[in-house]
Amino acid sequence: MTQLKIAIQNKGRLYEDSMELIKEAGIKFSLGSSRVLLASAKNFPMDALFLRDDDIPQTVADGVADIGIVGENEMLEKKENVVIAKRLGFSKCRLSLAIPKSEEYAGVEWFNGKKIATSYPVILQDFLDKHNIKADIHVITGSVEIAPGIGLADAIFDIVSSGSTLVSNRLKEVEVVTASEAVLIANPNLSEAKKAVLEELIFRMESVQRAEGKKYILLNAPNDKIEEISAILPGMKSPTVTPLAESGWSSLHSVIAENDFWEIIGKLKAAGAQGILVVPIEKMIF
Ligand SMILES: Nc1ncnc2c1ncn2[C@@H]1O[C@H](COP(=O)(O)OP(=O)(O)OP(=O)(O)O)[C@@H](O)[C@H]1O
Ligand SMILES: O=P(O)(O)OC[C@H]1O[C@H](OP(=O)(O)OP(=O)(O)O)[C@H](O)[C@@H]1O
Ligand SMILES: [Mg+2]
Repeated sequence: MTQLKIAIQNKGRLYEDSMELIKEAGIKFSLGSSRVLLASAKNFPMDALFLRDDDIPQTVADGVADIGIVGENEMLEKKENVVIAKRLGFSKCRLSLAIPKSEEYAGVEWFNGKKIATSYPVILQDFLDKHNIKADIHVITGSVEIAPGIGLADAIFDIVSSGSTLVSNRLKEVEVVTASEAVLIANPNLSEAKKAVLEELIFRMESVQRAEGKKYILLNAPNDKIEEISAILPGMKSPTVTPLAESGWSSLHSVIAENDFWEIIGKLKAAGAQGILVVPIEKMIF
């Protein structure tokens, strides 16, 4: 059987969510307590390599791993020959330029002749070239946000999520250069056998992710209210309607988005629904 090799960040922000997604896809690794660098799945033709995220794009491009989970930012920075097999929707952030809060900012020209600290020189250089800006890029691998405060640079280009790191370093975000999320990348020349394993993996991941934020709802309704209540329930198709033992009443089943939950419940009660039950969904297969 062909083994698909997946590269996963060995520690750091992507590790937990990557392992969680794989686990929810029903793939089991016994990692034990010690830090392993390579592990084989017990019930799926897959081996995992645990690497620094910076090394993942090249490892996949070289074919040492077949696929990998990495931040889009890291993929864009490394410019390796890999393709996105699936966007994963976690570790969402953006790469932005930020300058000291006290500076006046009228536009990108501000950066002409300035020194910018970053861990993403390639993405930054592309942005500066596109805007005809000549600036000095100073590469540092961490704690980028403190660079202006200690006189190492005039500005920074780094990951922003909540913005609190910027605030605590008296910086303000002035240009959003690109958005990023975790992506499943793949070597573009996988064998047919490996492609088949990858497709099964993606199918499972999609079934898990489709169910996220969704709830299964069951309720009882008088028969003359079924139509009105069905219109409130935006189910996968139409709701399932089953007659109850008590005549004149039916049970309705459907799927709702968690975000719409309270609004929908209110409307359902007003329309005469009773015995409303809301239960979690583990996976959704279409
Ligand atoms: N604050 C954040 N919010 C959301 N996503 C983030 C945030 N910080 C980083 N990320 C995403 O998670 C990825 C991994 O971040 P992490 O900090 O673990 O890596 P790193 O700084 O490259 O680690 P290392 O120092 O080990 O190389 C980043 O490349 C980015 O895509
Ligand atoms: O906008 P915020 O929500 O503040 O997030 C942005 C910060 O998060 C990341 O650092 P991380 O927390 O991973 O620290 P590290 O890079 O020092 O590990 C990133 O390098 C930024 O510094
Ligand atoms: Mg970090």
